[in-house]
Amino acid sequence: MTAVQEAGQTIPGLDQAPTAHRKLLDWVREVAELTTPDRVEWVTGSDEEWDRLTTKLVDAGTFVRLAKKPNSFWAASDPDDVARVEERTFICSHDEKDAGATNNWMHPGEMKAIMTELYRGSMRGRTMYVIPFCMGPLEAEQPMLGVELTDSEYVVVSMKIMTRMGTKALDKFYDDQGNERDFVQALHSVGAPLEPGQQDVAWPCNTTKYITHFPEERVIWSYGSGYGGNALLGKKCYSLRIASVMGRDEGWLAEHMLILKLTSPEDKVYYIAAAFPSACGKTNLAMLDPTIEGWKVETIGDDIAWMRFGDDGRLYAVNPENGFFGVAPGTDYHTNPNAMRTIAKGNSLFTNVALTDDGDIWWEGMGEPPAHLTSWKKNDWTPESDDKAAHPNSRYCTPIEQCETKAPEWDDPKGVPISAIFFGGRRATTIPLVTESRDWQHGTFMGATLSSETTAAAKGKVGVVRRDPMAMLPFIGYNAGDYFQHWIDTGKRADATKLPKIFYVNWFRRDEDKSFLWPGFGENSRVLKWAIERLEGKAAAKETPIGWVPTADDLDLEGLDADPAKIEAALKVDADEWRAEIPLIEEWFDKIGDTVPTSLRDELAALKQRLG
Ligand SMILES: Nc1nc2c(ncn2[C@@H]2O[C@H](COP(=O)(O)OP(=O)(O)OP(=O)(O)O)[C@@H](O)[C@H]2O)c(=O)[nH]1
Ligand SMILES: O=C([O-])CC(=O)C(=O)O
Ligand SMILES: [Mn+2]
Repeated sequence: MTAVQEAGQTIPGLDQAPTAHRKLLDWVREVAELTTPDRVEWVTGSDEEWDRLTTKLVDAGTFVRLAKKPNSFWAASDPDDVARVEERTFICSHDEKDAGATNNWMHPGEMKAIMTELYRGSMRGRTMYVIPFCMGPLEAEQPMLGVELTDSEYVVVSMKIMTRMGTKALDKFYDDQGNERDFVQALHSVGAPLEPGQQDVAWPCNTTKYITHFPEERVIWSYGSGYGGNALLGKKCYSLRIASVMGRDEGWLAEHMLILKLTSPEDKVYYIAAAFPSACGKTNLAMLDPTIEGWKVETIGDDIAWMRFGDDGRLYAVNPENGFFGVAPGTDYHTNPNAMRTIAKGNSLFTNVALTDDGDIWWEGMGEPPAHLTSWKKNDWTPESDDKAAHPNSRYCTPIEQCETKAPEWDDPKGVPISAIFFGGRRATTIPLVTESRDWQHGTFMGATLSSETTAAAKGKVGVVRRDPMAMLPFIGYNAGDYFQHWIDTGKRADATKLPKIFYVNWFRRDEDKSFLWPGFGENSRVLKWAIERLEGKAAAKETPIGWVPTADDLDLEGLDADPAKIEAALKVDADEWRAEIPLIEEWFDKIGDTVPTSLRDELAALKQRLG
């Protein structure tokens, strides 16, 4: 027995497991012996635990308790740990081709060798928390289980908001026959061991970062970051990258989509799923406050949808999450009153926003700033300061349960039947406000060629147009061409009349003076209404080379205070702009290579021909 193993046996807490689950116990021991934390703690998810850990985070300087919001905390991250790190995100399938051209790849053996050395002793001086969690309802026929091992208290309390976790999740680790259920192994370390007596920093992390997935084993290894999608491993890592591979293998879809419930003035109910890239409007649409009479929107989810066919042949969507991890800047009582009301109830975490002197939060877009703030960089800030007070990717983390507009069925294990799917991106030109696809294959082509300007949600340059298929570019856990084929196959498995109709939207088209042509936010309800009326065969549209597009007359614009010329411009299908788009799509398909389905190449050829 090696010295490390001997030390591991004495790690306090390791043997206090509240379960006999063999796979879990063996794995926890193995990781504890490798990472050598001072102690192991089995997370229960209790309120007492929340109070103890948030107090610990306040004492450590990671959190400031907010005087103005009950049970809520402000955190400022390391200035270099503020967003997902796509360059450092890997899909480690055995065959490089299975990761495809859109993912970083390394052989699993090679990656494990590198990361094992990084993990060796990486939790020294810290507590390793064992967080059992469940993505999606606990009452699901097949609860989607995971365990995150982490040395970050910030991760534990964030996971309490974002997932169903602790004892209630651990209870699901055996089925009704008493057999062990399998789970996704998610290992996380901030990579900042402490020597005896060493003072901790407020936001421990490491300049070396790896966000690694072993899709064939359903395993996630994350190292070096404490932030958002890098560290809360139930979110993008499990529910999108690993789940997309599960979905491919088992015949379902894991998508970067909000889910909303729309009720018409006649009380007819429709469920809509919408995929927009990070920081492109999912949370806002999911909580939309309609500006048109008699229509109501309720929220099911704001970021991720898992969709499977029900017995009736319709596609049902479930939100795997339990909270919102929303972009703070731009959120206020005018743009997203429901988010504001949700966070006002407290029980929320705020990361990289600004802190007011009286213990509240502030960010750009939230009205007049106070005369003095503490910025996300922990500097004094006044309205004269040049820097932003809040980081553009600063976030609120808040329970869905508190959202007044949550639909009562938001956590129904059956999910909700989807009538329409929207794909959308952030494009200053070319893409009209809304386009209806001709059929599923054409809609899949729209999704596969979706493009968007990059945002602050990922590290790197902002505002660069890139292809972001189905808003999943950073999240497809396998070959993107195979993923497109999976979408095509999904359509073929269903009765076409029961499939959701696919639309392509763009809230972000701009005028020459760079202002938005479409007012957006609550006014997007007008586009939802048109889409639903298309399903019902009630609204008109014009056939164009790119699909069915409404004229201004086809949209309900009653009471909209907007310049008609701008609305026209937002709806315009400009053949020249589209002709310029074709080579970019060709380049994109060529990049993915021979896995691009022939049917999508055919769609491209047909589009080219229609554009002349
Ligand atoms: N102009 C305009 N901006 C919008 C609209 N909807 C959202 N935004 C802005 O887009 C930014 C991101 O919006 P979110 O709804 O948080 O985006 P998201 O897709 O949920 O982002 P992630 O949580 O990163 O996946 C915010 O600054 C919003 O104010 C819209 O309809 N029009
Ligand atoms: O994953 C994150 O860090 C935040 C998020 O929702 C996104 O980037 O889409
Ligand atoms: Mn969001």
